[in-house]
Amino acid sequence: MVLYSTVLTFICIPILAVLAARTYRLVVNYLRARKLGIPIVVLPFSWQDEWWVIVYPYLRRLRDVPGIGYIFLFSYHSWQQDQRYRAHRAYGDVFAIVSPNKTEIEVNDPVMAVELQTQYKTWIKPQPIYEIFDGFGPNVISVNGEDWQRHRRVVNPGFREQNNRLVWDESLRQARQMIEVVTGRSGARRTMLEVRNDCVLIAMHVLSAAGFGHIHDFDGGFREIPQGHKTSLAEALKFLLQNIIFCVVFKNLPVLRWMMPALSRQVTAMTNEFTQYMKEIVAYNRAITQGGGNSSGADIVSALVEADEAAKREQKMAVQGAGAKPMYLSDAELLGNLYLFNLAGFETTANALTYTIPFLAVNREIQDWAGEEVDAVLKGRDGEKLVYEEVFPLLVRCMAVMYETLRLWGPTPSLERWCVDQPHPLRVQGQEIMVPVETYVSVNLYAIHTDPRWWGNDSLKWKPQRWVVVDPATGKESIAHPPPGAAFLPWSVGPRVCPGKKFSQVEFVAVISTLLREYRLKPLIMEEKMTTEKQAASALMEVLSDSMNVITPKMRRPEDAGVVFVRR
Ligand code: HEM
Repeated sequence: MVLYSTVLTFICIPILAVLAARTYRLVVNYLRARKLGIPIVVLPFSWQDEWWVIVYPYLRRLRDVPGIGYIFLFSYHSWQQDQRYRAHRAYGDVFAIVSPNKTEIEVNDPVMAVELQTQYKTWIKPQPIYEIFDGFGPNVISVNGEDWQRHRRVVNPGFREQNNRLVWDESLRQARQMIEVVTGRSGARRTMLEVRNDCVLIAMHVLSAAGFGHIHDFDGGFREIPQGHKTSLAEALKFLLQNIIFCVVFKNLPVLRWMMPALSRQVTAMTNEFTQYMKEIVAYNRAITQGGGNSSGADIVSALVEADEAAKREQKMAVQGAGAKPMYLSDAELLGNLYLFNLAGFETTANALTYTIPFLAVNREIQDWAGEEVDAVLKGRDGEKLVYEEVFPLLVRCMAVMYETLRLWGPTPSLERWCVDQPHPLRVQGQEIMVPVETYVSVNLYAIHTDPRWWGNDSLKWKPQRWVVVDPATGKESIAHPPPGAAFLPWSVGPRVCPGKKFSQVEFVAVISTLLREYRLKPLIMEEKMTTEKQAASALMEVLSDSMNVITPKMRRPEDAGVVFVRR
């Protein structure tokens, strides 16, 4: 009896206390949200609960249960990916999601979306969300205010036209090698799992050359393990990205380390490997810069290390008052930025390529449409000597293909901001609401990019032609502006626009044009599951739609469909 009541005391009382605290917070948040005067969705838990993020994948199916399904739907951090503009049809262009955690205001308004991104001093990046990028140190994507200006000043010199030339040359080389390997070895048949791995490898190798000054061949290269390491950089990076959420929760909830000891050990081992790789790259570039030399010059890291050393010299020479803030990046910040470049620099473009391949395979007419331009531009040019400045600007249709994939499957379903000093007004579709401090304002990019009010009734259709306009006088094609009233923000806008925007465009266009020059794609008939090309095309589209989001969209069953490379 005594034992029973002791157990009851030690287990039930803490549970009841937590439940009471959560209920209290939920009520307080709800009463505050009511003052906003907008529709409210109430949830007992949300993606801000770290334990829920781990449990959620197992309960995902409950989203379809009538009556309570909405709780499971909106408690997932990238519900925007599944819902697109539909949730806003039900709740309006602005509505609040209230839980025991921070309140979120969801926005589907192109004008407000641009304003939230450009007014970067008022609407800043919320630290609790951006800390996911901070695993190796603060960096340009996660910091705000003067710190951000300091980071961006050092980072910007890396993204010059000189660097884009490097991206172009390496992307062409990697794409040629990939096609050679794929068509030679595997009978030109690739499941979407293999397609994703191929795209990741291309993007990693391009980043390695243009970002870090290390050139590898497609076959082997980045997957090799150099002396002094136990894992290849590719493996370490892949592991850290796949488990990024655990890197954060192990830090914030140490008890989980104890509950998952094997995973926790692996996270530590991979973190150490990656840190060692990055330190080696910085040391190499620093040795050259400090020795008075100029490292290879065009790659991002050598430009970044050079800019950082220059900032240090400038600071030494300037007459400094006591307590002057540094103008350069600390070693931890440098490492943090290198991690970010790895993350932002290959995952995003690899994803754009991966999601484009199935769309091309099921739309032969679009392959021919883009291929017609590739033929006209590359005719008579040696594939090994395509000059970036001459060729890239002419491949407008390939760029349109990228825009269209990013409109539907961009890396980030939403962009979050908040204000911290005082409440700020937000004007959405004629309605003004006063946003309290530390309330997330979430720009729903997937809604803004697909709402039929701006994009037409075929807004959910992949249709790259929508991005091309023809000059009636010259017949020259160029990239169209978004339709009236719409906004297209996959790279964000304003001072904090993605600095790698052109990098990713150049890489994407180089890879797709290389592919279309000699090949066409077809849906793969997997004999054990299907018999016709029509079924294979449906399987591809189903696999693509059944995606979740881990940093970027990921197909949940990529091995269930595929493509075939057919020589023209
Ligand atoms: C398809 C390709 C890409 C897309 C769609 C994309 C998208 C974005 C978006 C939406 C942001 C803003 C994030 C936010 O405000 O939270 C961003 C920021 C950033 N991206 Fe990209 N990105 C791409 C490729 C790249 C590449 C290739 C690099 C580097 C090699 C890169 C480096 C960065 C950096 C450093 C930032 C932080 C900028 C700042 O906060 O000042 N991105 N990107």
